[in-house]
Amino acid sequence: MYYGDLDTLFFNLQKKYGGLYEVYNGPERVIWIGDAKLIKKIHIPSTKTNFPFRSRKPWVDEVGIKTTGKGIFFNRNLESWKYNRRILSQTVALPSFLRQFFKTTELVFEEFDGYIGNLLNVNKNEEFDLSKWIVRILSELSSRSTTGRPAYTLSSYYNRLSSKNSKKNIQWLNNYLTDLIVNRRKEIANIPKDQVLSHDILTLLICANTERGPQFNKPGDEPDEPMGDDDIKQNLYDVIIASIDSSSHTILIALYHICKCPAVKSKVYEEVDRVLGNDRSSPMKYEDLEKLTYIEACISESMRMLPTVPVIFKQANNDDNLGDFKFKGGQEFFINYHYVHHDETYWPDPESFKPERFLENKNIDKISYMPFGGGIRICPGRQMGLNSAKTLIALIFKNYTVNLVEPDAPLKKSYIWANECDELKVYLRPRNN
Ligand code: HEM
Repeated sequence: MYYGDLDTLFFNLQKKYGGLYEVYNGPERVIWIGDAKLIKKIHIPSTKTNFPFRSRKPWVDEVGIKTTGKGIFFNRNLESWKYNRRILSQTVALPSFLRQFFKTTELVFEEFDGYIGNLLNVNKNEEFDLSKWIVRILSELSSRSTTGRPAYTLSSYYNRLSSKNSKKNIQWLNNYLTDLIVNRRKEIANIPKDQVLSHDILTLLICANTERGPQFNKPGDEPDEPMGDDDIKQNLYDVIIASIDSSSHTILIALYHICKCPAVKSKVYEEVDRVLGNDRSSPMKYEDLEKLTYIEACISESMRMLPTVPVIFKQANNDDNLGDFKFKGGQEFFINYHYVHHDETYWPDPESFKPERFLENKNIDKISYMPFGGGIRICPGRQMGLNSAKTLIALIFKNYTVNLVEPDAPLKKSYIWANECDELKVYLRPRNN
């Protein structure tokens, strides 16, 4: 029995046994891969790939929500997955959506800033556990950008999804989303046609390819069909579960890496003051995001050092081979991104945190860096994830001096399906008052 951090175990086993080895999980044989060149074959960006699916059986089916043939994340019907993926990917890449998402991120930060200010005034204690705050900020952001509603109901239920009572909570979420879609369709029908609608994901998905919304085409320029309620519900569900933990722990792990290294932290302050100005009351602009190149490099390097999603399952459809290694259709593979991110062939001095790598080399080899996965199932929300991380990290350093309470301690983290930061205690002191 192993009681330590699983990601560390996976990493050490791959180091011991090399780029390709097998593990028996009871009678089930799983092949582990940490060799970037072999992973390249699994990640070919075409639906002709022999590895179109992640896991064999989506666990949500076990609690009564039929996901096969619906949405994206758990969908095992390739045609229906392609349709849903096309619409969702284009929706979350719309400039109007990304602008509204940025504004919402700023608003949620302001709310956080207000609470911290009150707490500092009342109890003068500057110590905060950011791990608790950032997950709540991302729950709020995900709820508002996905459904257009604040999270005071949704996020509290979401947070309970990981508890022992998950079956009941998933059913609650299912009913909540069903009602929300029906009501939003009615609201949209009552809004005059010349009035601009909100750019949240629910409204955009309902309106996509109707006279009220964005027009998305299939490859070959044929228009896509508008989306039905079951697919919309599963897409909302996918975005909620795929975005909150991955984004919040990416931000927390990056904050830890930045604060741990004084030289990096001073460059972050320098960039924030240069790009955003050091007047606390001046708002950040959407256009500032692309100027925050050093913060982006810090996030990229942090995801290299410790990817939030360090390993992922893939399954082969048919008999095939990887190099000399032959296998049968149905074979499960575990891809170890974390291990590839520390391969010295691609990353000299891999254990050092050096954001400059991403500034000096703009053409990072895709096969050596996969924080968002790869191939046809690569994360469709990567721009959203990066934007929220950049915005929140910039606003935190613009408004506060941030110091780790235990600067010499390792990151307190555990692995469930992703690397999660369990605690990040910092001293926060307002800057530029
Ligand atoms: C920094 C934050 C994020 C990280 C690190 C991340 C990482 C990942 C990874 C590693 C995968 C699996 C890819 C594969 O199987 O090869 C994935 C899939 C996915 N992500 Fe993200 N993600 C992030 C944010 C988001 C956001 C904001 C959304 C919202 C749209 C999102 C939606 C999804 C969906 C729907 C999938 C399933 C794609 C499919 O199966 O076709 N993710 N993500």
